[in-house]
Amino acid sequence: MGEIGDYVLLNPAEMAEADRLTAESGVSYARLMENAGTAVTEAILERYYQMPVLVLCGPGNNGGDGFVVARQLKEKGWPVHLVMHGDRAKLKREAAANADAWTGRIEAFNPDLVSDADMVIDALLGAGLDRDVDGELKTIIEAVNAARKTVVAVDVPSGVDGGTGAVRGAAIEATLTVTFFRKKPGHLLLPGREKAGEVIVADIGIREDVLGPIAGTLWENEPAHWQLPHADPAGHKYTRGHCVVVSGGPLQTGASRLAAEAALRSGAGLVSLAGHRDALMVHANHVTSIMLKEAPQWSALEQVLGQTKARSVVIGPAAGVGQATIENVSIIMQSGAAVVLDADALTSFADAPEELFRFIAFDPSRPVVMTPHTGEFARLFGEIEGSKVDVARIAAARSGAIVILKGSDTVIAAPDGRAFINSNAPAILGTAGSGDVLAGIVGGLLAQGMPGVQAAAAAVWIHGDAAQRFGMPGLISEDLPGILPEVLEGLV
Ligand SMILES: NC(=O)C1=CN([C@@H]2O[C@H](COP(=O)(O)OP(=O)(O)OC[C@H]3O[C@@H](n4cnc5c(N)ncnc54)[C@H](O)[C@@H]3O)[C@@H](O)[C@H]2O)[C@@H](O)CC1
Ligand SMILES: Nc1ncnc2c1ncn2[C@@H]1O[C@H](COP(=O)(O)OP(=O)(O)O)[C@@H](O)[C@H]1O
Ligand SMILES: [K+]
Repeated sequence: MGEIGDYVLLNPAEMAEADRLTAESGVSYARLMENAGTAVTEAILERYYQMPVLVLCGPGNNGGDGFVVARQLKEKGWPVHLVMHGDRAKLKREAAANADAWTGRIEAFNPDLVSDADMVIDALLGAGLDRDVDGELKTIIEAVNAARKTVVAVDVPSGVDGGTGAVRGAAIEATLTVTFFRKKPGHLLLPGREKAGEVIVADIGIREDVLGPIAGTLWENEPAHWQLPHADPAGHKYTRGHCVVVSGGPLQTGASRLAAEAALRSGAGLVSLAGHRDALMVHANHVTSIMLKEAPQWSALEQVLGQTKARSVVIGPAAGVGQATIENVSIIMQSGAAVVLDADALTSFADAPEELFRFIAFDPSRPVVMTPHTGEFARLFGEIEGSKVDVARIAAARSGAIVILKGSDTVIAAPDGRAFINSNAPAILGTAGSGDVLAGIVGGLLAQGMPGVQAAAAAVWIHGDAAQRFGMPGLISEDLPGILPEVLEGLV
């Protein structure tokens, strides 16, 4: 397991600052570019045998890196063709110097060059992408993608915005991307993640201490960020916390049961399902260690929360959209317990999101975690401009809740601006009820007293790891709680 700082994600402006601070401390840009090119060359030599290669260089320093790679591969005896997009005479400083050091020809683009190569090095555009790709550049990118060669991208696949993961007009589909110092958000956010292929991070001599002044607040979600609660030998089920999950009606019990099972498997000392007697009768046919508490309406729920001394409450999975859920949320928010708001608990406030945000603000001392998918998110927050990280951060700040904005690139954002991008979830996790399991894991960790942001980030990672461990098609949500012990053991 690495250190937290290993997983910080730097946007292009932060990366430029890291370069600048390093240069200030005496490492020249020329040295950084040489190291960057060398890192790409080494990654290629470690993975591939010699083959005909086409290096595509763009008009900036990304192109400069490309000239370094071309020179080094040629020195190793590789057959190298090189195309430059843009005006050679306009290259600046280190990029111009590396173009001068290139002893081969600089050729005009022609699709045959792509067909004749087995590998393409994409050094067209990197962190300097500032507008949509069009014209010849777009033609080149489309020709490379259509040819389905091994493609190694320098820093980011050209056309992918390193800060947001957006594709600007067109983007290279890489087999391997070699980036420098730290990953960029665009390597993890869709659609950039799908364009990048395997991503490796190379050390090019940028000093670690430059991270201090940059003080990033965005990380890849990794176990280094959180500490799971451990069972105190002197503790007992009550010290490990009680999680109450609000049930749906008799024909909608499955979702809350999945959440309750996940909460118990995540280490909550006790878990209760609370709801109408009719619904509890259905649960009774399925659960053993989970308790059933009658709570037909908000006043009874208030009593249950008091009697159980609930330390966390999960509400939303098939809870029903409407006034009853709004009343239940209201009472839960005043109970002092940590809260997970999912699915119907979010949709119930679609017409009055400010009311929900007022409930959240009622007691800032207890964490509230909300787990919307994009549809639920839009109902509550409308359309927000920006990357998925921007959007989740704005929602967290506006609502006062920790927001888990789900998807294969789930983002976890806190009201104070800290955010994480999760990258370990396989596509098989997109199955009915898997979000209910996630809500339950968050609830189970909160019941054990884990701080809200940590519980949210850990739950998302654990959820993804469980699906990875299942590892094959056919995963259903019921499988997930049973895999949690294995995941948790791997984290101890
Ligand atoms: N800054 C540094 O110290 C280092 C930077 N390195 C490399 O430098 C790259 C960043 O270099 P630059 O800032 O020069 O940026 P780029 O090389 O990404 O490109 C900038 C140039 O591309 C043009 N451009 C931007 N979007 C375009 C579009 N859609 N269509 C056509 N042209 C477009 C810009 O006008 C500018 O001329 C990094 O990605 C990395 O590969 C490495 O050499 C390591 C050291
Ligand atoms: N393609 C995917 N890759 C990885 N994880 C996914 C993918 N699609 C969905 N998920 C995850 O599966 C879960 C689905 O939750 P949700 O949409 O609420 O479904 P449900 O309501 O059926 O439980 C979320 O945690 C989401 O991040
Ligand atoms: K590139």
